[in-house]
Amino acid sequence: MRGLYLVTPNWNDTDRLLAATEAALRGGAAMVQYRNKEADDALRREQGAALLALCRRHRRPLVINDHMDLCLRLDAEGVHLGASDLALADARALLGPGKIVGASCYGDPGLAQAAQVAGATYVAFGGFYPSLVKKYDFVTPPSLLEAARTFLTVPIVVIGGMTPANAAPLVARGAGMVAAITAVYGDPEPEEAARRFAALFGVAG
Ligand SMILES: Cc1ncc(COP(=O)(O)OP(=O)(O)O)c(N)n1
Ligand SMILES: Cc1nc(C(=O)O)sc1CCOP(=O)(O)O
Ligand SMILES: [Mg+2]
Repeated sequence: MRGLYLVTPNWNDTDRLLAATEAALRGGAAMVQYRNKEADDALRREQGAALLALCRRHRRPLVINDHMDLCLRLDAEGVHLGASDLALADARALLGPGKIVGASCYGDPGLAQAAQVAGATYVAFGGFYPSLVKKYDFVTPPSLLEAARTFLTVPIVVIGGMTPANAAPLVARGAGMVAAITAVYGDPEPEEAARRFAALFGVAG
């Protein structure tokens, strides 16, 4: 668990979504999360299945945001859950030990500690930089990462307004993965955008 963690945008055009995701995988994205907060059930199934096939071709894990039912239906590699989603311990019990269960911890080390105990595979801290996708009413200081590393054994993901330039100091402070939407999908050349993130981890895409 190291490198660029690609999170999909709310795009309902599946061909466009697949083309940009494939480009980012060619650029070296290490893991993909299917997140579309606007899709209905049918579109979510269609896009989830298509992304899973794509990720399998590139031998990269696909994580499903929020929707445990879709994860189970597709037999995807795991789920990502936040504070208002299914409880982590329930997700771990449903998926078993081999699957990925990711946990949103915002800027809260206590949530990360609890997530680790509940069986999270990784913890995600957010709110570091302004995001076009999500507004938050807090700012997480980079120093949180050093503090969190003293008690966390699971990998740390950082998210929220990430660019290769502003993510670099967070990687230096212990982030194992950098999750991004806009910096990749909003770039006219997602392959090159992914490559710039991958370079932070010494990965050549
Ligand atoms: C890697 C990663 N980190 C955080 C989130 C946010 O999850 P959540 O707080 O449940 O909010 P939504 O994404 O569901 O709006 C994430 N999806 N991925
Ligand atoms: C989905 C999500 N969760 C966040 C958190 O802080 O928990 S920030 C975020 C949006 C990430 O998109 P972008 O890379 O475009 O800022
Ligand atoms: Mg969620």
